[in-house]
Amino acid sequence: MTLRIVERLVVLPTTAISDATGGHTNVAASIKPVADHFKIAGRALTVRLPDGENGAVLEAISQAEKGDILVIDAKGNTNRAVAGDFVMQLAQGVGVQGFVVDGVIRDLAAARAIDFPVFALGTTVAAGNKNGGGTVGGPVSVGGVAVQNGDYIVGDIDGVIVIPQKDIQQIIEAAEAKVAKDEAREHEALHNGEASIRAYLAKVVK
Ligand SMILES: O=C([O-])CC(=O)C(=O)O
Repeated sequence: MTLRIVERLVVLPTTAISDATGGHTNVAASIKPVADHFKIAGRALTVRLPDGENGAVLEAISQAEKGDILVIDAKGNTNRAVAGDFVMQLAQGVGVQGFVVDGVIRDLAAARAIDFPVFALGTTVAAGNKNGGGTVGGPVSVGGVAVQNGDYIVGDIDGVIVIPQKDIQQIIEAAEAKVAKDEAREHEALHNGEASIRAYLAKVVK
């Protein structure tokens, strides 16, 4: 079931999903992919970190199921990295699909080199502190959006969206319908160069 949902989600443009959700659960645009081609679709494994700490990220990696996306609430801290290349390789090695971070990472070049999809506020040179604390699997907030463990996450160059578990079927169907509608509109307006563009504009411009 989850696999089928993820297969349908991953081929949908995030823009169509946003149209389907009404945009209410779009993560703030300041959380961006660290490489343009990064695309994620899967279930959230939530992590909440005390300010400047990152120990709970390892706890989450140890609990993750294949395909999980770690959604890491670092409360927007930009001074301490929640992960660097070592932690990212641990995550990738056990099948974690990517990270969405309300905070920063370090070793950006390595994240790109290992092709591990990270969406974050940016980078820093400083490691996270290792004093412990934090929670895995509880409610978090990233980019102004509440996320429950197990919610669906999609992300690409246009942004990141949270889809509550209970809404997933309905949102996928609405987004698929929007894609079909967009394709029909594009065909109608663009299939015959200027002639079809003018015919389309004449129809929609009052
Ligand atoms: O250990 C850390 O906190 C971050 C780090 O440098 C790495 O993952 O390579």
